[in-house]
Amino acid sequence: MNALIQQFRDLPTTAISDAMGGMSNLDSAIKPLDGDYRFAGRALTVQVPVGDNSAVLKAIGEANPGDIIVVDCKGDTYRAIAGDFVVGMMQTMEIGALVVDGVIRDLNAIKDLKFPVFCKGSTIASSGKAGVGETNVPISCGGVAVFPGDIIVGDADGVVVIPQARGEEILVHAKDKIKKDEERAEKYAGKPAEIRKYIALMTNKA
Ligand SMILES: O=C([O-])CC(=O)C(=O)O
Repeated sequence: MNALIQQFRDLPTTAISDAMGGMSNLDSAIKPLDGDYRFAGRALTVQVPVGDNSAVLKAIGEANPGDIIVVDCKGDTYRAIAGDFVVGMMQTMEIGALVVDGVIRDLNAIKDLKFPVFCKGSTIASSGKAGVGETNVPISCGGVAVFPGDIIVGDADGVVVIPQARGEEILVHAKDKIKKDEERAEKYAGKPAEIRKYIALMTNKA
């Protein structure tokens, strides 16, 4: 993992989001299967037609270790984009995480794999494999544009996308935001009088 990605991995998505004005977060329905999952990596984008996951298999074959497979399945929640077999292959190929604006199946078996999957939930039906769909193209996932190579970070709160050209800049802003939040917490924790002053200030009653 390169140094930039490693540093993003150590930051909460909330701080990264704040650094970007909250404008680059995937739909909040896209959540980790386990709240302890966190990841950062480069996007390997996948675009599939509703109900077909052939291009997801193609992506597994093309991925470099640590890549994040980000799938645009148009928000479909009827057919699974992956089950435990497909997610198991991702794990074996050392992919960093799966992010999808849809659903998976074999929920408990996937949880047992301890592989970070971020999705809208689970379903029963599998996808077809007609061989259509694309990898490494610009996509829309969860309401956000994702380009191949963008930095993707996920944790218990959701998934945020950092355009690759803005990585260094966003990292500086996110770290600055964390420092300010810590200073603020220090200033008010356990101090009712300070809290009253803060509330008055924020509600324009000062
Ligand atoms: O093969 C599929 O597309 C889905 C599935 O059942 C699995 O991954 O186990």
